Amino acid sequence: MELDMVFVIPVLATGLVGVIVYALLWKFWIAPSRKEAVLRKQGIKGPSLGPPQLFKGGNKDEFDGDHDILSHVLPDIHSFSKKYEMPYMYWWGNELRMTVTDPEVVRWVLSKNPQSFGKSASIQATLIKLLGYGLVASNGEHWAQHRRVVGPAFHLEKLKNIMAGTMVDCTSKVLSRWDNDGEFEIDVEKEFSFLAADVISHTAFGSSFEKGRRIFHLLNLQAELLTKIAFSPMQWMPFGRLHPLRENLQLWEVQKELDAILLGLVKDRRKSASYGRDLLGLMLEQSKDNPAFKDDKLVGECKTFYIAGQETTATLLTWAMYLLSQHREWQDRARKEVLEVCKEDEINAEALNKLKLVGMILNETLRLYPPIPIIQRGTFNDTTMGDKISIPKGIVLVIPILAMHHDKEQWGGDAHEFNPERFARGASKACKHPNAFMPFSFGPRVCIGQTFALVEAKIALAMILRRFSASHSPNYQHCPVSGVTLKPLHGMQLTFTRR
Ligand code: HEM
Repeated sequence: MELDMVFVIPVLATGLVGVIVYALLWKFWIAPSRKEAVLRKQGIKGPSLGPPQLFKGGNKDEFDGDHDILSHVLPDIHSFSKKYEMPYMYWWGNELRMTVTDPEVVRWVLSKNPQSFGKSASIQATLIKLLGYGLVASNGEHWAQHRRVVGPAFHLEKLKNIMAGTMVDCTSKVLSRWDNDGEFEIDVEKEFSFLAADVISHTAFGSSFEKGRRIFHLLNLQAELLTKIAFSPMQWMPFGRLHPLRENLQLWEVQKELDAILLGLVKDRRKSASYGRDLLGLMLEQSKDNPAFKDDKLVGECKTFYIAGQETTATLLTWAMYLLSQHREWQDRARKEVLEVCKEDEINAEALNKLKLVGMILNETLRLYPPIPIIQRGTFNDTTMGDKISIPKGIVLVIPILAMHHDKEQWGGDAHEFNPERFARGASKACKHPNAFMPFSFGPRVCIGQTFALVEAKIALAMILRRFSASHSPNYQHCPVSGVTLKPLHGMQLTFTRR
């Protein structure tokens, strides 16, 4: 018996090691290489996974940058699209990615075949940490349920009738701080960041907006701590995220306070006679007959409004003012329109509809400087686009909105120039393919806050143009960079004069 064990244990141990080696090989080499082979057989070119790539972490380090906006903001897309024809593939660590910019392919992914695509596991992991498993992070039926509850709060008429007044008040407050004589300089990026946070605090939480401001502060802290933790070596240790590191302890404190404030707001509102006409009230109304939509889900969606809506809208306004300060003729034309349409500073739903030039300027800003320059979709099953491309399950599709918006094929020779005139006949007629302009994405997962952002931006621009002229400041350094949104690295200093 003892003799048997002497033989059996080494045999079992060798077998076990063999199984582990094979499982690792399968996960990191055989299965990924098979996916690569499917694309390569169809003539899609790109670097191979090969052992050196595998150990280097894919093609991450090969990205270079020059100084035009695409090469600067999305250096990977820029350098790879020079080397390989679209669509091309590359490795991100062990994840095989394919970049697509053909609007027809993008339409197929986002709106014709959306059930095969959704938020990939790697993106989901980050989104869940920030926002919980809500509208932005989820897929399938879970996502559909959240969309049904949150969507109606953003209907156009509600926004224009209920929220436009609040947006005007918030903008007045910011502009009263600009009331200087002569020429003065302002970093508009900071001002618009404050404005967008104030607008969301008021429109999401109505009378509780002071608490809304605290929520905003805590969400910023949460994002900072999560970034620090992501770069800490502890991240790679077993159970590293549970370790009582200083940052982890701070994060738990912040999250505890955040959830307590939000949960308190939701519970108080449930008890009150009327839910109220702010976003929280409209969501409570919409979810009252839906027992699955508990308080913690509403808490998650309240966070979503801040994170998805604040920086994006602030960024749109920042780049719009930058472009108007560079193109004074457009600034003058837009001001003339505002003065004709909004007599005595009165901005209401009817006036907003008439601000056509301001709308064209905002569209051209969203084209040249899309606040979200890139989106991604994970592939949930093996799928084939027409008879063109077979896409194996597990591949991540990268859709660089910025590259599509600067594509000369779609926009003509002046693709890199500011020309709002191209939007005179509407966004779908501004370029060759109606879907090549997609700052808010499209299809079932189109941005829920699109109208909210445009109403807010129109109101702010109209009020600024009525009161001030903006011009270039020598202190501004043009350096757009892509973080969560496409932002100016050193702020946006502009020179203003009161009119
Ligand atoms: C100029 C401003 C904005 C831009 C350019 C923008 C852009 C986008 C884009 C490109 C997406 C699609 C993301 C993806 O599919 O991966 C998106 C989704 C979303 N946006 Fe916005 N957004 C803006 C403002 C807002 C505002 C103000 C809110 C809310 C207050 C908001 C809430 C959302 C939500 C909840 C989603 C997820 C929708 C879903 O998955 O069903 N956004 N946005």
